Amino acid sequence: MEAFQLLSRGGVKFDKNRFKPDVQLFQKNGESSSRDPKPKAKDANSQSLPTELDFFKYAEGGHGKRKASEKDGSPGTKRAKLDEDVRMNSDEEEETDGKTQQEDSSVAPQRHRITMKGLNPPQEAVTFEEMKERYSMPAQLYANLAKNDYIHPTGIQSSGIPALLESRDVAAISPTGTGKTLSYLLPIFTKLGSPSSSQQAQENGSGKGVRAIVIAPTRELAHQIHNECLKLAQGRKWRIVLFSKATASTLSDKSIRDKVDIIISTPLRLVSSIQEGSLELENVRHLVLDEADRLLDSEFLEQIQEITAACTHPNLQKAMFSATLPAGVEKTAMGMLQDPIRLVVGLKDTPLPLIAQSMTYVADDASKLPSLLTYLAQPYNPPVLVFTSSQPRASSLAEELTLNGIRNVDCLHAGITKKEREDAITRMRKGETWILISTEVMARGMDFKGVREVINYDFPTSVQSYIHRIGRTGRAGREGKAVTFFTDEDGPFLKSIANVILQSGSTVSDWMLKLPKPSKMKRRQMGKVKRPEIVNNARKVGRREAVKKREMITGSKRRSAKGDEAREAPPSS
Ligand SMILES: Nc1ncnc2c1ncn2[C@@H]1O[C@H](COP(=O)(O)OP(=O)(O)OP(=O)(O)O)[C@@H](O)[C@H]1O
Repeated sequence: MEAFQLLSRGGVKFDKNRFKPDVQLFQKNGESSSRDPKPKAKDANSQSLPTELDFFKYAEGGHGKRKASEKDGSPGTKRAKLDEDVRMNSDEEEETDGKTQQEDSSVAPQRHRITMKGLNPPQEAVTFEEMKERYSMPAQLYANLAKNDYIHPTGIQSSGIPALLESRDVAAISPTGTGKTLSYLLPIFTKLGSPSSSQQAQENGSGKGVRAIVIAPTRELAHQIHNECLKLAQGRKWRIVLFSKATASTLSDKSIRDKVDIIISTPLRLVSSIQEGSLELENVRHLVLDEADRLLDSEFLEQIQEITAACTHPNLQKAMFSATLPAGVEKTAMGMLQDPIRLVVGLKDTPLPLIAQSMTYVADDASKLPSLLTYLAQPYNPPVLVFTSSQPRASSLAEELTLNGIRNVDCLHAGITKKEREDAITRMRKGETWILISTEVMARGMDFKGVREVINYDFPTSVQSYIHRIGRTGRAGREGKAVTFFTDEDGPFLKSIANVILQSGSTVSDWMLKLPKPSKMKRRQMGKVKRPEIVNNARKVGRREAVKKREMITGSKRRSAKGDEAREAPPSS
């Protein structure tokens, strides 16, 4: 059966039995992904995935090369056409798999569908034990993997870790929630070997000053990566610093900063210290950009270039990781790497089929709040992450939901204090928050394992933004659900998102796919419509009236107080 028909007939189901080995990678001791008694995201039909959407078939030893609809015997032309649409839609200019594999001696590891480009690509390692043996991974580090429930490597880990351990520069693109963090942290710890304060490191010529740097676009993500580092560092005295105003000030003492092993930071913070002359990076041997496409966009590029220029060690290794890498940014990335290995897990710029995606028409902005309230009146799977397009809208929506009796609503965006942001994250991690309203700041990298549903209250600003936002669910092998509200104004951009949804195995209406493809210029306008700061206009009127009433009462009180004073005052005063 043709994949296109199969999908348009009412969706696909992620067949967990068939893909058991990969799903089990993420499940602790037989833990089921249906922990919650409430109903889960419902699959539209019980078909298994068509071949080309089947990332996990490689778990059964299949060949990694994608061929249109081999299994169901369809000609695959529409599928190929569709792939082409999606690639264009996401600024993708990837060569066909066939060409790639012939020309670049790519390897297709058996367990996952991975495309590897580059000269002499390293052999994948299917177990952590194999990595330990092949690359002399320190015993304590190896033990920490199991301690933290990292039993089997994921696809990106099987290929990415060997590439980094063989001292190659790497550009890696792997879907959200597939374990990219461990893919770059494990090689850093293995290569550094011992904390620089140790005798062993001194003997091995570790030099003075920080040896590895990981850069992330947001404070929250940097914090999360720091926590992952601490898991791997257990049992040894690594000095790992989450760079902040306070830690930067402590490190202004050279004798302290000379003993630091790893720094995790946002770009601006690091650049400030470099410019002040209070941080030297000439001993850095590992530089990682997490969410590389974000870090290489115009907002951060200059800062990244400044950091890179400061890392002057002759053996500097650079690695870039993300779930998305649009063609233009990829060119910049590749230009910064030397003799790189380029790794793509699954289809580039495509979410995992674990996320059941859908789009809901809500006519106009005013109709969104009632639609969300209707949605939340049905059983839903907390915690839910809701994305809005601006900070005031996030705050306003959180307020509205609370006023409408929805419990445990929280809000997180860059407009609140650092302490408020940290508290919101803690509440979310503890499971105290059922609905978290946020902005793009939470779209990338954040790993709340339990997020069951993502709602795009406001339309995403790009295909990449869509992929990262919905990627907050369906993590570590769990299922998730993503709903995107769209208004008439979002109409011109529907096709871009509809193609991504189709590509990853969820159902979309035929009419969406038949919409004209927006031009590149037009796509830049995606999600950037002007929206009111307050999500409930009626409340605005009510608020205005309340303020007016309050002012009238205050004025009248003031006047009567004046009258009283005049009456009480003696005639002579
Ligand atoms: N080998 C493994 N076995 C089990 N769980 C793992 C493994 N590797 C990573 N995980 C878990 O999977 C989750 C997702 O990992 P991570 O945050 O690194 O994903 P990611 O690919 O970086 O996602 P994003 O693109 O959203 O940043 C984490 O909770 C992590 O602990």
